[in-house]
Amino acid sequence: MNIKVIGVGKLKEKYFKDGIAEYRKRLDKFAKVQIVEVADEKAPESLSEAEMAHVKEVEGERILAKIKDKEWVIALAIEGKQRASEVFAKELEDLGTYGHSDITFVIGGSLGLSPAVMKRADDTLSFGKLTMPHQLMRLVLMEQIYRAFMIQIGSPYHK
Ligand SMILES: C[S@@+](CC[C@H](N)C(=O)[O-])C[C@H]1O[C@@H](n2cnc3c(N)ncnc32)[C@H](O)[C@@H]1O
Repeated sequence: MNIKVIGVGKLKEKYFKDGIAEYRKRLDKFAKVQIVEVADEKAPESLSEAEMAHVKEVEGERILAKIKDKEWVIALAIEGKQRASEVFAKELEDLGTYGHSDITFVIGGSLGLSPAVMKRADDTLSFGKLTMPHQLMRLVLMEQIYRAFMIQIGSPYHK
């Protein structure tokens, strides 16, 4: 399985980088994982609705440029679909079984994902109503992908 995680902006903090590197290493046995960073659009503190939409649109175009037609896209969104880790694990397994071996997760920037990216998404994934910083979201997602593979093999990692 090929897993791509597209995020907006560069990871700055070492502790995020280290955490992601750890899960990437652990995932090596199960999937080829690629992390793709697209540039964030500078967004001053106070923006009008139209300016915010523009920022999301520009970032969205950068995200879409990194996605190939064959990829199954899962957009991370607060208002997206919540599921238990076990369900997520089964869905990932089923995707692989039924011909979707290129899975791409997309994480928005500080203002979220554009309508165009949401339209391209084949599915959504929500980690609940709490808003998480996009950098932390990347780490949490990596852990959940790793957990999904641990569930699939029946490892005691998942209790
Ligand atoms: C700081 S959040 C953006 C907040 C923005 N107001 C919104 O509603 O999307 C940055 C990105 O992290 C991801 N994210 C943050 N919290 C999330 C959650 N609870 N579930 C799923 N994705 C989340 C989403 O991809 C979001 O676009």
